[in-house]
Amino acid sequence: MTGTARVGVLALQGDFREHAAVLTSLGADVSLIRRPSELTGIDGLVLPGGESSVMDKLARSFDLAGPLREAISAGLPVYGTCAGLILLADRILDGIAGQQSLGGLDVSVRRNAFGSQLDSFETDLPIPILGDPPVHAVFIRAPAVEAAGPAVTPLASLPDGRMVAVEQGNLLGTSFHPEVTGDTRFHAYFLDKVERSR
Ligand SMILES: NC(=O)CC[C@H](N)C(=O)O
Repeated sequence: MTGTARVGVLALQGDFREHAAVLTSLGADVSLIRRPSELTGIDGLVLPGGESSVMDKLARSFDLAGPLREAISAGLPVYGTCAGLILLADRILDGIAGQQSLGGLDVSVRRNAFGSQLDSFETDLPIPILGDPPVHAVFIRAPAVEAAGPAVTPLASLPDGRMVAVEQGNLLGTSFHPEVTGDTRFHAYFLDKVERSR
């Protein structure tokens, strides 16, 4: 297909503006998604960081959760960061009462996985698919992937073995926030996935 890739950013809550700015800087045609009709015609979707339980409630009350699930299972490329990764997880550990996810990624994700040890931290993560240098990863009340099914490829793990970047088919998720560091490699990797699926 020709033309610029059209990438939606879920804009119910959280740091959607930062994602929109990075994607725009990489040449994508970005639109903010708040209602089901806005999903029509997009080639990819980003689920931002923020608070997953709030995004879950808003997505359900705006009748977006069903259409988002359908788009994910139809193969739309989706990249979730932090709260967005929680939304993509098939299983949430330590969710609030009644919290639902959209699902799609065959993983168990623990919310606020570093909470009792440290709330937020930064570290340099080697990520082989992105090459050198390591990615400077910013974790903010971040989740971690504690278990993953066979279709999931871990892209990065912490020294304790917990996964913090994963990929499964059309889906990509990171516990951390590449949209706040100026390192655009994760978004470029995602846009490549989007281009390949058009
Ligand atoms: N920076 C973030 O996205 C934090 C995620 C948040 N702790 C949640 O549960 O959704």
